[in-house]
Amino acid sequence: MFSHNTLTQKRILITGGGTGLGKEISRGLLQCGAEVYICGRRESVLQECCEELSADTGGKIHYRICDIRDPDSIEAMVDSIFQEGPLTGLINNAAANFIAPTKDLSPRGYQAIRSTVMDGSFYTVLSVGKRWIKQQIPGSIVSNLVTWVWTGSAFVVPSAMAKTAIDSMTKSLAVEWGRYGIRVNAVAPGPFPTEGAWDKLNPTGKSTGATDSESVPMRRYGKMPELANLMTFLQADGCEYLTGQTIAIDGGHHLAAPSTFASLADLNDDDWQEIRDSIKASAEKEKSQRSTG
Ligand SMILES: CCCCCCC/C=C/C(=O)SCCNC(=O)CCNC(=O)[C@H](O)C(C)(C)COP(=O)(O)OP(=O)(O)OC[C@H]1O[C@@H](n2cnc3c(N)ncnc32)[C@H](O)[C@@H]1OP(=O)(O)O
Ligand SMILES: NC(=O)C1=CN([C@@H]2O[C@H](COP(=O)(O)OP(=O)(O)OC[C@H]3O[C@@H](n4cnc5c(N)ncnc54)[C@H](OP(=O)(O)O)[C@@H]3O)[C@@H](O)[C@H]2O)C=CC1
Repeated sequence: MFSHNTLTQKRILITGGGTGLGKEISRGLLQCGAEVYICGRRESVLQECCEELSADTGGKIHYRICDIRDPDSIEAMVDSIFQEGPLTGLINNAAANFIAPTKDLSPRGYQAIRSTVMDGSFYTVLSVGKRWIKQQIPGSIVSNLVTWVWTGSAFVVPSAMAKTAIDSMTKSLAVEWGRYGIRVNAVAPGPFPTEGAWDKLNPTGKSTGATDSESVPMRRYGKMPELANLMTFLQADGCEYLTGQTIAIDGGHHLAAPSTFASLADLNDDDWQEIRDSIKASAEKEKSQRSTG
């Protein structure tokens, strides 16, 4: 979809880039010529990821150990990266989540998710953005959200709340930082199975629904290169006027709500003939009772 030099000269930080979607997004950016920084809390995971992706792509990838729940840890990471040269892009991807009845959540459980998703994303944006503004450098911020920013979701309430807060940050900062040439966008993926997410959202195989590909109109999960391509587009030059947007990439999943007729896609021609005949019979009966028209 893109040439190998679409992202040459780009230097992009992907939080949580050592696993899952972050790792596959890193792969896609490296294939297009970007220099990539990833971060997380597990050095062995980050090291292995860098070794694998640099061998697979021949690209330049580095890691930093960082806990994004801690603003000082973020500041130290961003400072050390800028000492090697300014970033051109940031992808807020690190997150925490688990399914649980909301009534059973402790304050620490809520805080674990909120402080990672909402505070961690905000502090990283602040740390990178203030350097861009000071050094008069344009940049592209993209946050990895979820379609719950439009629908909400039961049983993952802290995650839905925190992602929605970052959706609001996206719109707000696009306006505030537009004059500095800083674009602020987000993507909202549907289900893209990863070990990290499925262990927390479908731990026993019983929690279908959001993690079920049959409820996606395209009848399949997302493919990693599809998401990586969208991220590449949002980090590349050429559409700088695009800002303040959250773009769904979910095969139409969140639009196929039970409150719509999405499930009628399973009916066959005979079912539709039966429906048509039934509606026609009802209309004929009404017509026969009309006193006018
Ligand atoms: C439509 C699309 C479908 C798919 C959509 C997918 C959308 C989003 C997906 C994701 O974001 S997936 C990301 C998954 N990856 C991670 O979560 C990685 C990071 N995770 C973690 O660090 C841990 O899993 C953690 C539990 C979130 C936090 O770990 P930490 O070590 O900080 O905390 P703990 O001390 O273990 O626990 C803190 C607190 O939380 C309570 N808790 C933990 N698990 C549960 C649970 N399952 N149910 C209820 N409460 C839980 C735990 O008991 C602690 O509270 P206290 O007991 O101390 O009060
Ligand atoms: N998979 C899916 O279907 C969907 C995923 N998403 C979003 O995509 C993103 C990636 O999810 P996915 O790849 O599935 O899950 P993973 O669990 O694989 O990724 C989460 C990453 O975040 C890192 N992380 C978590 N907490 C912290 C922290 N405090 N500081 C630094 N890094 C941290 C983890 O590394 P470590 O533990 O080493 O710190 C890990 O690499 C998330 O934002 C998620 O909400 C959105 C919609 C659908």
